[in-house]
Amino acid sequence: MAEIPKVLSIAGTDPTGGAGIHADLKTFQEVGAYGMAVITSVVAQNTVGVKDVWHMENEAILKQLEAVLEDIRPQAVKTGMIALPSMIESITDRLERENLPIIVDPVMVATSGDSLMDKETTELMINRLLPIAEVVTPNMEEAEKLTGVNVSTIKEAEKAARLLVDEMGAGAAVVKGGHAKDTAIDVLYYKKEFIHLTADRFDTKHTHGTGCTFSAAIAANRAKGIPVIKSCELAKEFITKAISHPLNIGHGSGPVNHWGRFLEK
Ligand SMILES: Nc1ncnc2c1ncn2[C@@H]1O[C@H](COP(=O)(O)OP(=O)(O)O)[C@@H](O)[C@H]1O
Ligand SMILES: Cc1ncc(COP(=O)(O)O)c(N)n1
Repeated sequence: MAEIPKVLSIAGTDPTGGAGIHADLKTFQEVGAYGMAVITSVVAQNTVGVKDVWHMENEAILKQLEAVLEDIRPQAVKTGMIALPSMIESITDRLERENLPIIVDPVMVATSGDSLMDKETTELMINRLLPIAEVVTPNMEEAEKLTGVNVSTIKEAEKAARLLVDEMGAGAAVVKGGHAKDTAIDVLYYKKEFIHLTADRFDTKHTHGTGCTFSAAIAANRAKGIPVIKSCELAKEFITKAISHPLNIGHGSGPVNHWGRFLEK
């Protein structure tokens, strides 16, 4: 029997189920991989905003990670919210010992606009986590913070993506265009080539969890053994369907529909 695809998320929580670990697990399930999760921070948030955050101690994070790795080894890992420098250090130290595709979603701010990452953490993310990332998936603002390149056009997204890979050591970069005005084009740079992941742009405020869902879908596809470019293309199709069938729930920026691909428009 073929090996069951298994995928691990290392991220924060969202009790309303739209972003973070919760979005990741739903996505893993929908994409067809067995999902597992290590919690970095417990976040009291909803579709309107972040109310409070409790960070796990490094020991708690490492023991969760060890419990997974010694028992059910994933074929791919995704990281999301890692808020503190010490968390980046411990998680990277442990992951460096494994030979696994790591999809890094450099979560810095929630869709609501609230910050989810300490400033110094960005430096460490650049120095420690990026070099072991197989794919890094910043949105335009995160790409700017990571590379220093102003990102508002496709050409600028290409410049940032190239820097993330050629200079900063990631295997591939997808600079997501979800915050652009009229388009939803994500720029993938891999093995010296640019690929534009294009889709219709939907005029909706319900985009809570789009970045989490997209990177989780890439990780689940990688766990299934699908190559990098195809994994990103399939993830783009998945997130587009999840956005195009809104659930219309929540008082703010509502969650995407993780079973959207089963619904006919
Ligand atoms: N309104 C939209 N219409 C279509 N696709 C979107 C829309 N908003 C976001 N996306 C897509 O969702 C994914 C996540 O992008 P983005 O929202 O930029 O990330 P983040 O949640 O990290 O800010 C990308 O593939 C992006 O193109
Ligand atoms: C715990 C956690 N992680 C990430 C996000 C960002 O979500 P988005 O996918 O909308 O950028 C979030 N709101 N909460």
